[in-house]
Amino acid sequence: MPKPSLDLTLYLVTNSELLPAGRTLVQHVEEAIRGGVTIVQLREKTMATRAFISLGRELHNVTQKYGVPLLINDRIDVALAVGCEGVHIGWEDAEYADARRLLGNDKIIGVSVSNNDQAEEAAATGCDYIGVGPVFATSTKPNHNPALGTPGLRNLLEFISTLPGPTGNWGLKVPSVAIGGINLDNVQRVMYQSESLGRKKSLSGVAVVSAIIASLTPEDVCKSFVKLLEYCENPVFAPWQLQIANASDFNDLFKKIATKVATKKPIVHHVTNNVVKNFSANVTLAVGASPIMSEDLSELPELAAFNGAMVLNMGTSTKAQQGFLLAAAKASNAAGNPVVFDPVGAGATSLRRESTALIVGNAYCDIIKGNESEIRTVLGDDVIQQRGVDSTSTTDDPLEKARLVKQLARRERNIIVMTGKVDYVSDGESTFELSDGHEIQGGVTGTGCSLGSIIAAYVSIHRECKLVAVLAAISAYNAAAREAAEGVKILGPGAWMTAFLDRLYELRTADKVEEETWVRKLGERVKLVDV
Ligand SMILES: Nc1ncnc2c1ncn2[C@@H]1O[C@H](COP(=O)(O)OP(=O)(O)OP(=O)(O)O)[C@@H](O)[C@H]1O
Ligand SMILES: Cc1ncsc1CCO
Repeated sequence: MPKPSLDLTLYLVTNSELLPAGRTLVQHVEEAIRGGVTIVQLREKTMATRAFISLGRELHNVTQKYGVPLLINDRIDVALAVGCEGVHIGWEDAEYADARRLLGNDKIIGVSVSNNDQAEEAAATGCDYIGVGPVFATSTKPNHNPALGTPGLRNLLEFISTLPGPTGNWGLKVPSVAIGGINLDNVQRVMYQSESLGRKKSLSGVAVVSAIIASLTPEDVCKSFVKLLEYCENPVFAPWQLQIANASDFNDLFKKIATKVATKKPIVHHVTNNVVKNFSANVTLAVGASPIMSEDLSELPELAAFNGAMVLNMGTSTKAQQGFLLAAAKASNAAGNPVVFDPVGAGATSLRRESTALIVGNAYCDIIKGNESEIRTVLGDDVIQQRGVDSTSTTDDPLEKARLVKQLARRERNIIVMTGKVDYVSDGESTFELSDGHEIQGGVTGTGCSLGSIIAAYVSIHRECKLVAVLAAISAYNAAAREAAEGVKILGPGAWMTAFLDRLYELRTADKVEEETWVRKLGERVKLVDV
């Protein structure tokens, strides 16, 4: 019999002790498979052998019905008795060579890897897949190796990708699944942020224990995992070149996106500062999206269920609201809704530095948008002392600015927007410079904050290439700003704001605009920077 094919996308590891009262493991696993689990590992650390084999047989009947492989944790004897598809072995379990000899070449054998030494040993075995972790600290394995975090996971995958193993490119090819504390609100962060820098190696999937086993609705939870994992198939480095027929002409694409926003009317949940709420709501409405401002914990899941996007702006947030900011980001992450994080004044005070680190370190922000001081602070530049919310720009060198956004985007595996006289945008691979705006924007409060609103609206309806959506949003926003400034009789902030909202409103019909207007030239000032 050939070795069963291996799909590690959603790997369920059981733990009967975590089952909700009144549920059997077999029933629970069957529901999880119906929800999308692609492989099951039966893990029973304390069960007597006879009961273990009996449970294994019962479970195997179910997994076979769905064509899903069943592996047994550690116990080669149990796997042989059950006749299932293989085993998973840890570092205190049997040796790989013994497992292979006993099971033969047709069975799947996976090995746990927590550090570089173990990776080297696993490579020497040439095992079929590796379970890499723990990514986060978890109560299901309290005495386990230290948590890697997503940067540690990425470094380990990077190292694994270089290991030749028995086939010369084993490390590059070996399927790998991340394990340890993975749940709905961190799965996207794990998938995106673990991709190794040279894009040499990315995860094949995630292994989940308690988020599925302890749930009362395993089928629904698994369906949510599958949806989030599908979103991750849209890479951060999406090939924007494929989106446009001619790489120097973004106009038509941007017009289409502007119209799509007005047609789809995505909900943009704002957790934003008290200064800009009204302006941001009006900007959101003007482009045809639907704003809602809400700062209550109990509303987060229901608002996230609208599948729009979130603007997370810490402009006036207090120490007491720090936990709420993180919960808001996590609720969006769990629903797969894009998060635009605006670390307003990040370099101004210690509270703001702390809030920034909390959010960036514990949630996935699809886009981080800020002025130069804010972006430098997110990068970890302690020397920055921002004066309030304004940028104390430190470089005039456009290439340095471009390098800064690229560096941060590569670290966070997301899209970075740095605003100013010229805006810089990077997905870590391609970096763009946009010089569309008008200087009056610098003199009106909230023009940076409400840029976050249009970015959120655009990204939520154009997830397939977030970079293009961000470029479209900035282009539309700044073109409307410039057009408004040039169109008013006496240019002052008051007249400009009204004209600006009107110009944004015009964008709703962008795809119908035929004549030579500013709307036809939305993408004209987007320039690719070579850094
Ligand atoms: N001097 C300028 N010339 C042209 N455009 C500008 C200028 N200053 C700012 N902008 C534009 O204004 C928008 C906001 O950028 P800015 O850097 O002022 O944000 P911010 O400091 O976060 O603002 P706020 O905190 O008031 O919301 C961007 O779209 C940017 O292109
Ligand atoms: C002025 C100000 N203070 C906190 S947030 C904010 C709005 C612009 O960032």
